[in-house]
Amino acid sequence: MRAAVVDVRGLRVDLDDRPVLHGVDLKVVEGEVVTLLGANGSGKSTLVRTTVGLVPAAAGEVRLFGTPLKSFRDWWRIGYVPQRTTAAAGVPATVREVVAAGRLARRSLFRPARKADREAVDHAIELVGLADQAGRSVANLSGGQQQRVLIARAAASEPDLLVLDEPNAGVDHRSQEAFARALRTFVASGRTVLLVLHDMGPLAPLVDRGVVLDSGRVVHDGPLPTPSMTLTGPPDHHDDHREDYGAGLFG
Ligand SMILES: Nc1ncnc2c1ncn2[C@@H]1O[C@H](COP(=O)(O)OP(=O)(O)OP(=O)(O)O)[C@@H](O)[C@H]1O
Repeated sequence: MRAAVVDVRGLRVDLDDRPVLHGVDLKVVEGEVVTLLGANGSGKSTLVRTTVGLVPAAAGEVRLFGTPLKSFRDWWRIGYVPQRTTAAAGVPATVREVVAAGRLARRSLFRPARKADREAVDHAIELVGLADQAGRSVANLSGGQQQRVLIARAAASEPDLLVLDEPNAGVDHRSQEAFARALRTFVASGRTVLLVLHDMGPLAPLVDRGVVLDSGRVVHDGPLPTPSMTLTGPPDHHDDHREDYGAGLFG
């Protein structure tokens, strides 16, 4: 049996004293690609943010690679790309500099970069199809290319688990295709991916399992759900994101 990389049990999270996740279970084993789906505000980002230790749990347990979150130290094993961030943030850094920053988790700050570090950075940039842009300032790239820079930064530490929150949101089709190729290479080496998606796009063939959240609860965990399963909420629950999802996966 493959080892659990992410093991979340009975997770409750409160934000602003309001329960946002109510007893969520989520298991992702080595080599799996699992996607979190669900309507806007159903708790997907909160679940990934709690899983990587950015949001405290009110109850329940999170284990990463078999270790309880509070004792977990091997953060280089996890590459996390948050939702809707920009790589530019007013800093005129080049693609290579931003990606190299992701390598710091692998080495101490004051040890000079070694050949292996430089190669890992080159490899991560190639992985996302930006080798010809490596010397450019990220501020001059498109939103989709900036998103790929952040994915390369997460990949530069050669993590065993990639956690991506809506990597394709607002990203042009070409960048989505480049990202799908990068992800295929990443999973071909037996590594694990947990990602939040609204629109499967070119990623659908890579995904092993879908977990659907509704109002902070898991309502489906298994093969990618059919449109009827994702659209069965009460009429007043129907919203744009559900339509996005159905259209992206089956349109
Ligand atoms: N910092 C916060 N403080 C208070 N409430 C929050 C905070 N962040 C999120 N929430 C609330 O928690 C609930 C879940 O939000 P979350 O962002 O996890 O959902 P989501 O499924 O990722 O949504 P989206 O698809 O819009 O990204 C929502 O009701 C949201 O309003």
